[in-house]
Amino acid sequence: MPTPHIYLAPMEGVTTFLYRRAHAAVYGPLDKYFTPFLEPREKRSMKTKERNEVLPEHNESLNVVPQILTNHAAGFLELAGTLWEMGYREINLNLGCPSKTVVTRGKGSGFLAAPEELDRFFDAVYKGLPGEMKLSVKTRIGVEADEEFERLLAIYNQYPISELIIHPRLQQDYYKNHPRKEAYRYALEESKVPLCYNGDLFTEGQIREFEAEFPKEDRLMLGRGIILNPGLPSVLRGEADCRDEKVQRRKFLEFHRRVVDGYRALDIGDRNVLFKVKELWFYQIHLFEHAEKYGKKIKKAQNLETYMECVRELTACCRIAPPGSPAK
Ligand SMILES: Cc1cc2nc3c(=O)[nH]c(=O)nc-3n(C[C@H](O)[C@H](O)[C@H](O)COP(=O)(O)O)c2cc1C
Repeated sequence: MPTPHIYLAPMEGVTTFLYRRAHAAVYGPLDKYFTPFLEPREKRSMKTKERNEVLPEHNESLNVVPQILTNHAAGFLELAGTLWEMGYREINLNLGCPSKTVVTRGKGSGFLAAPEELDRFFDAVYKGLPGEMKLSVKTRIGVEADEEFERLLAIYNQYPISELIIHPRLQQDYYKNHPRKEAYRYALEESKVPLCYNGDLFTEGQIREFEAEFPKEDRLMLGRGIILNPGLPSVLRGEADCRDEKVQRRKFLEFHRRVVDGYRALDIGDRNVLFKVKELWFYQIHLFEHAEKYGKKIKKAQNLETYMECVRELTACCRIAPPGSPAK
């Protein structure tokens, strides 16, 4: 099976520039990295957190695609212009975010409820996009019914969208239920835009099954699967040491150290660093066998020293689960 192109999904608060850099340094670069969403603001300037995501010196030698969340063409174009000047040649539109606060403002997957407005949005955006800027789209298949997707895909098909990343869930699914593979199959038949699949591929086994079901598919966006097991791309690429438990444990520790050091260097205070790195364990804990009690200790750690001690204990006592083992 040829190796698919692997993209890291945008995950607000998780796949930050520090995470992306640490991952690339230890596990090798992925084909593309999407930033967590940036929102255009009336006062123009980006929040520090957003600026950090796109500063060229924070993303050196990585193929990074900034993602934008909005339903206003003017704001989108203004931010696109800033990103163009920073050197970006692809941006991504978020039509997938299911969170209530975003959806009620008609953004993310909330924008899918207004197909006519969406059509007008693309029309205005393509009239004003700078130079050769590529625009890719990350979308859900609708708000409340599978049938909505036909109309949405017809809209996407009218524009020179560079890539359509489909997370085949409805907004109302949030992350529940299963991805609606039939909708993806429909897109494979009907889309004029090159496709990329995203959703619920957590293990090597699940990815191989997906590849058998969709043999022509060669682009995958992975989110929680990589956070859960940062070595997953190495397994998919068939790298020599990807099944060597000791090597993988060493790599994980190196990766983890880089993430912690990265956050510490931001000068945001130890409590904030602790909060950021603890969040990752919601997923990462499943990489290790019989790690529940160590996971609880990590969660309880009140300062960075105790936290680091708990992580050392966990990695000394628990083996990394073999690749392909079922995600919990
Ligand atoms: C904590 C979290 C934050 C996310 N933030 C974003 C985001 O900023 N932009 C976006 O398009 N999707 C976001 N997503 C959705 C992911 O990019 C991805 O579509 C979703 O996790 C499904 O892929 P997976 O099953 O491979 O994780 C987020 C998901 C999670 C769990």
